[in-house]
Amino acid sequence: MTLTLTTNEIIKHRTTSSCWLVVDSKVYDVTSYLNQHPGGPAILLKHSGQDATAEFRRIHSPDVLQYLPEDSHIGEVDPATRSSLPISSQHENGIVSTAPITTTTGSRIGPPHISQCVSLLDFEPAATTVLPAKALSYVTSSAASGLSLRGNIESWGRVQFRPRVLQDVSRVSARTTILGFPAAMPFYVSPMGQLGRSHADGEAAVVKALARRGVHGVLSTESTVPAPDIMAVFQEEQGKVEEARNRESLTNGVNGQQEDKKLEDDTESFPPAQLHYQLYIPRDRSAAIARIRRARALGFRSLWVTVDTPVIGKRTGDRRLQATEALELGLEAEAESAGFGRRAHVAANQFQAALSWADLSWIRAEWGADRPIVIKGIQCAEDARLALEHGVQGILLSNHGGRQAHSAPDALTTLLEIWTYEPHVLEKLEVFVDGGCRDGADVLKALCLGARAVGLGRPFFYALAAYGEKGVERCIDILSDELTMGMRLIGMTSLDQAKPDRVNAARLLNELWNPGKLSRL
Ligand code: HEM
Ligand SMILES: Cc1cc2nc3c(=O)[nH]c(=O)nc-3n(C[C@H](O)[C@H](O)[C@H](O)COP(=O)(O)O)c2cc1C
Repeated sequence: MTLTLTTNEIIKHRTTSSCWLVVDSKVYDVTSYLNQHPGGPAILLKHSGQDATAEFRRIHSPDVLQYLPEDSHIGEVDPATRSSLPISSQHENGIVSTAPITTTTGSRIGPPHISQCVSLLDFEPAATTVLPAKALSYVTSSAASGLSLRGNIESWGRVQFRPRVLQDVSRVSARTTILGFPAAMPFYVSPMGQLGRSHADGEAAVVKALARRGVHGVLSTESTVPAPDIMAVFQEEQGKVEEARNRESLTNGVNGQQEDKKLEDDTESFPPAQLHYQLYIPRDRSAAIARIRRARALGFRSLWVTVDTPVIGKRTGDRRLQATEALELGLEAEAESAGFGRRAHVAANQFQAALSWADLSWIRAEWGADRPIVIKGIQCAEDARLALEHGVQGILLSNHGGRQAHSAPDALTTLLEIWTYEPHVLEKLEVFVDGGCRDGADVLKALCLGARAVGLGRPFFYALAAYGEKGVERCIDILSDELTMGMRLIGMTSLDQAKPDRVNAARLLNELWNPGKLSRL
C-alpha cells in the first residue's frame, strides 16, 4: 500500500540520517543512496524535503530511478497539501559560473547577441554567462591535469594544408555519406550525456536543429530525455522540413526558378538528417540488451559502442566542486571522498568494466547482422585492426574529448598511426575522429588523412546553453561556412579530392609511435 505523505512530514527529512525528496509527486527516501549517488550526496541533500522534479529533469532521464534501492519509493505527496510543498528551484546548486560577463558597473549580463558568435570559440564564453558552475564544470571537465584535452585542441594546428590554386572553385559540394546514409556535411554532433544541463530544451533542441540542416547526430545513452521522446521530436521536425521543402519546390516549379536558385555551395537542398545511437554497456547484460533493442526499434541508423569508459575518468574539476559542495553542507567525510570520484558508478551498474572484444558477438546479434556498428574510442593501430577483425563497419578514433585516459593520443595522431601500421583498415572501415576540432576547415584535414567525418561535442553544448536551438543551428552554419570556404581556398570542389597530398602532417608524423626504436632501448 502506498503512503500518502503531507508536506509537513516531507519537509522534515533534510538530513544525512533521513533524506527524502519528491520527483513527479512520488516521495523517495534516498538516505541509503546518498553515498552512492554519482552526483554526490550534497546535491541530493540540497534538494531534499522539496519537490525536486524540475531540477531532476534538467539532469536525469526517469530511467535513472532504477538505480535507487527497491524500497526507496515510500509514498505519494498528499494532493491536499501539495501546493505548500517547496519547489527546489536552484538551478543545480545555485553557484553561478566563475566567469560571467559583467558590465562596467559590475552587474552580470547574459550572452552577447548571437550574431556576435562568428567562430565556434565564441560559444564557450557566451555559455559561461548562463551556465551554473556545476554544469560548466561538467562540460569543461577533462581528465587529470588536462593533457589529453590540450593535446586534442593543439593537434589540429600541427597539420597544415597544401593549397592548390587556379582550380575553378566556383561550385563546391561538401556532401558525403555516413555509414551509407547521405549527409549534408562531413561532421556530426557527438553524443553528450545530460544535455538538459546545458539548456531546458536539451536534446530536443539539438535534434530539431539537425533536422533543419540535414546534419547527422549521435544520441547519448545518458540523455536527459528518454530516447523515444527524442526520436518523436526529431521525426516531427523532419516532417515539417519535408513539408516546407515540398511547398518551396512547388513555388519554384511554378515560377520556373529552380535552376537559378541552385546554390553554389550545394547547401540549400540537403539530404535528410540521421540519428545514430551511442551505447554504454551497463554491467547488467539484460539492461544492455533492452537498450539495444529499444534503439533498433526506434530506427536509430547505427550503434556507436563506447569502449573507452570501463570506469569514469578522473574529472578533476567535477571532483573539486563536489568536495566544495559537501564542505558547504558540513559533510567533511563526503568532501574527502569526493576527491576519489564517482566510485559509485560501478556499483550503480552503469559501466561494464569487464567488457571485452568477445562481447561484440552478442551486441551484434542483438543489433542485427546488416546494421552498422561503430566502435567509439579507438586509440591505437592494433585496436583498429581488431575492430576490423570483429566485423564492425566503423571506428571512431577518440579519447572522449580528453575526459577519460590521462595523456591519451589525439585522434589525428591515431589516424596517422593507422596509416603507418594498419593502412588496410582505412580501406575497409569508415573511420571517424573527434576531439578538439573547433573549425570547419580543420574537418578537411581529417578527411584528407582518410577520415569519413568529424564529431564535435563541447561547441554544441556551449551553443545550446547560450542560445538554445538557434545556437545549435548557428554552430552548424559556422562550421559549414568555414568548411566550404576552406575547400575553395585550398582548391577543392568535392570531398573525393580530400587526399593526403593536400596536407602536410609531418609534425605529427615525426612524433609517431615507433616500435622499432623502442625495441632497441
Ligand atoms: C533521486 C534519484 C536519483 C538517482 C537515482 C540519481 C542517479 C544518478 C546517476 C546514476 C548519476 C550518474 C550519471 C547518469 O547516469 O546520469 C547521477 C549523476 C548526477 N546526478 Fe543524480 N540521481 C538522482 C537524483 C538527482 C537529483 C535530484 C539531482 C539534482 C537536482 C541530481 C544531480 C546529479 C548530478 C549533478 C550528477 C552528476 C553528473 C555528472 O557530473 O556526471 N541527481 N545521478
Ligand atoms: C559534456 C560531455 C558529455 C559527454 N557524454 C558522452 C556520452 O554520454 N557518451 C559518449 O560516448 N561520449 C560522451 N562524450 C564525449 C563526446 O562524445 C566526444 O567524444 C567529445 O566531446 C569530443 O571532443 P570535443 O568535445 O572536444 O569536441 C561527452 C563529452 C562531453 C563534453
